Amino acid sequence: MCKMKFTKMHGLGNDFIVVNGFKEDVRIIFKKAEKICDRHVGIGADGILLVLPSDKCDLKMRIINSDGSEADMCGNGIRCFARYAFSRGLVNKTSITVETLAGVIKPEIIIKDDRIESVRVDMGCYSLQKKDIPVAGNPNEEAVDLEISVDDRVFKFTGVSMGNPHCVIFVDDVESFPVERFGPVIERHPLFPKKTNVEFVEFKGQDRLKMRVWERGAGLTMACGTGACASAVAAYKKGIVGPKVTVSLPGGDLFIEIEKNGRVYMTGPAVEVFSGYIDLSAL
Ligand SMILES: N[C@@H](CCC[C@H](N)C(=O)O)C(=O)O
Repeated sequence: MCKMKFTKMHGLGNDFIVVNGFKEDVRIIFKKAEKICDRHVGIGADGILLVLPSDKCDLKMRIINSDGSEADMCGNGIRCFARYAFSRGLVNKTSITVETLAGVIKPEIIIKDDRIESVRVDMGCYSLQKKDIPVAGNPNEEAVDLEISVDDRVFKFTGVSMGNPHCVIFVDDVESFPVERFGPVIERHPLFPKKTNVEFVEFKGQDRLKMRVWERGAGLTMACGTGACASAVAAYKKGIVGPKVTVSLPGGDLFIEIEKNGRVYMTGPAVEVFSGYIDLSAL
């Protein structure tokens, strides 16, 4: 028997298994991630968040997608991570620094009437440079308003790095758009050497976007925090929205702020659902 303690959390329905890496064996989790995330034979989740010690920050977060691949950053995940760390006493302050593969990310827990209301995250700066995303082609060009051919269709997209890769495509009606048909093909398109998350976005007004997402390594999810930031950045660059944007996702709303220097802030909820033990030797 190989028992592992976990906590199930979500941010707008984008759900995670949070594991305390101070206590659990991280190597087995990497090996069995796909099965742990499986909704039939495992706990079920879009990904796993590992809470780890860091030499340069308060804590370190590693993110494993439900297909077992490792991601550089996770917007909904970092809010859950911050809530978990604060409520378990792993940090004793509301503003924390977290080491990720995408650099240092700074979540701030917002407390109202003695309860955690939301988490506001300094997500660092976006990049539109092909080399940072990455997008194939001249590494020093911006990936703005490019074309991508998929089957018989040609879409205009903007590539954005929020530490992880995003391909943002504006559509007229996101509700009826076949995300499951085009998402997986674009995720693995040769234009994206490290694959990509794909956001389909509808303009709803100068401060509002509606978005559905196909995530790299996880497929259709109810929300994507870095994807919401990337969509707001792409729309801001197009000049169709201002620097403060509410992004509506199937799981709810995220509030995004973009500073002139390229720094992006994201605010939204983080919810703890339950904790339990899983026998990893059974997987
Ligand atoms: N759902 C996350 C993003 C998780 C990682 C992503 N699938 C990737 O591989 O980059 C978010 O809320 O940002």
